[in-house]
Formats: sequence, C-alpha cells, structure tokens
Amino acid sequence: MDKQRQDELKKQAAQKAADLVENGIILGVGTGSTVAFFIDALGKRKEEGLSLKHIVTTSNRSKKQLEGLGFKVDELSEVDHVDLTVDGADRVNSDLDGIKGGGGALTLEKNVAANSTKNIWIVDGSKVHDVLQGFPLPVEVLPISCEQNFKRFEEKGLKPVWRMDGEKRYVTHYGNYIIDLGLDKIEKPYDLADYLDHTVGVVEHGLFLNICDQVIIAQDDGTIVEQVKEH
Ligand SMILES: O=C(CO)[C@H](O)[C@H](O)COP(=O)(O)O
Repeated sequence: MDKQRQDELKKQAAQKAADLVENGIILGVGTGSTVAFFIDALGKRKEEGLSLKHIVTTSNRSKKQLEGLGFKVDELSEVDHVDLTVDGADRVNSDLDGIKGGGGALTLEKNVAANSTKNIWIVDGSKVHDVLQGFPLPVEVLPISCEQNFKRFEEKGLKPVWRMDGEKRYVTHYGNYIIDLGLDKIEKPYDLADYLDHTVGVVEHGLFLNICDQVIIAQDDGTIVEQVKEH
C-alpha cells in the first residue's frame, strides 16, 4: 500500500475516534502519525465547542501539536485517572492484543493506557494480523545492565537489535535504550510478556496485552471496522 493511501486510511480511523470523544472527559492522547491525524480532528471538534476536563499525552511531539491547537496539556501525575485514551498501534491481533512502541514512547504509553478506563486504538488494515508478526518488539532497558540483557535475549533466540539514532544508540525520554526483538511471529505473547516483566533491567516492553478495549480499523477497501474486546 502506498503511503498516501495509508495516510488516508489513518485519517479515516482518526476521524471516527475523534467523533467518539465526549465533552467533559479526561482524555489520553497517544503518539504517532495516526494520532497526529486524531489531534487535527480533535482541534476541529474544539472549534465546534468540545471542552475537555484534562488532556494528558504520551510524547512531547503530541504535546506540542495539542498545545499548538490551544489545548492545555497536563502530566499523567496530575490526574487521578484517564477516562479514554486514543492511541495508534504497530500490530494488533484478533484478541485486540498488540505491539506498540515503534515511536519509542512505549513506557509512557503503557502507563497512560493502564490508567485509562477505556483504550481505543486507531489503525489502518495493514497493522491487523491473526498472530502478532512483521514488526520488531521494542524493549526499553536500563543502561546499567543493558549489555547483559542484550546477551540474554541473544541466548534465548529473541533476535535482539539495538535501536539506533544515527551512529548512536537511541535514547528514550527516560534516558534508557531500546532493544528491538526481531521475532518473525509472536505465537505466545503472554508467555513472552511474562518473561520480559520478570527480567531485571527491563523497564517496559511493547506487548500491550488485555489493554485495548476497542480498535477502529480503516480497511483498504475504504470501510471502517470496529472491534470491541470482550473482557
Ligand atoms: O506505539 C507507537 C509509538 O510508540 C505508535 O502508536 C505506533 O508506532 C503507531 O504509529 P503510527 O500511527 O505512526 O503508525
């Protein structure tokens, strides 16, 4: 699919999500190119009178865009919960579990999502697969033990690759590194998440399991499909 078509689809999914935002709520806004379209659509809704109690976001990029449209953005620590978070995803499977963190913002994204009553993901059809596949799994690691983590992942056959920023290792918002696991398929995401959750030095990983409540998919044929998770 060419980029222009993919952007059109992202825009459609983003518009649909913006239509679902209710007045007076505490809204979480994610990160990425699909979310950028969502923020544009939210700006239009603001012009039409939408008023939100608070907005929190998961990256400086989204914060800047929101502030440029006149929204006041708060920190997650300043709100006691989030009513709804709208975010993109890199992959989503039929159980509405997914891979996120392609943009490197996984730690804040997971913290905002975990504190949200409802999470909606907006994606184009290319991100949806029965089994999570075709996208490296980001793992954020502390610099102090990152070499040991990398070696263990290698030994375990997890195909680790350092995320780079030019010649240097990519550094996250929190001063950590990202190791991308180049797995072909993740057949058992809950087992892998359990391993990573119990690995010292891992700050966070991009397996977002049992978090998404609803996914809005803009399909290549122009139709929008909504799937709701049965918890
Ligand atoms: O998880 C993310 C950033 O860390 C994004 O939501 C994900 O990478 C999707 O991005 P895009 O909408 O640009 O395809």
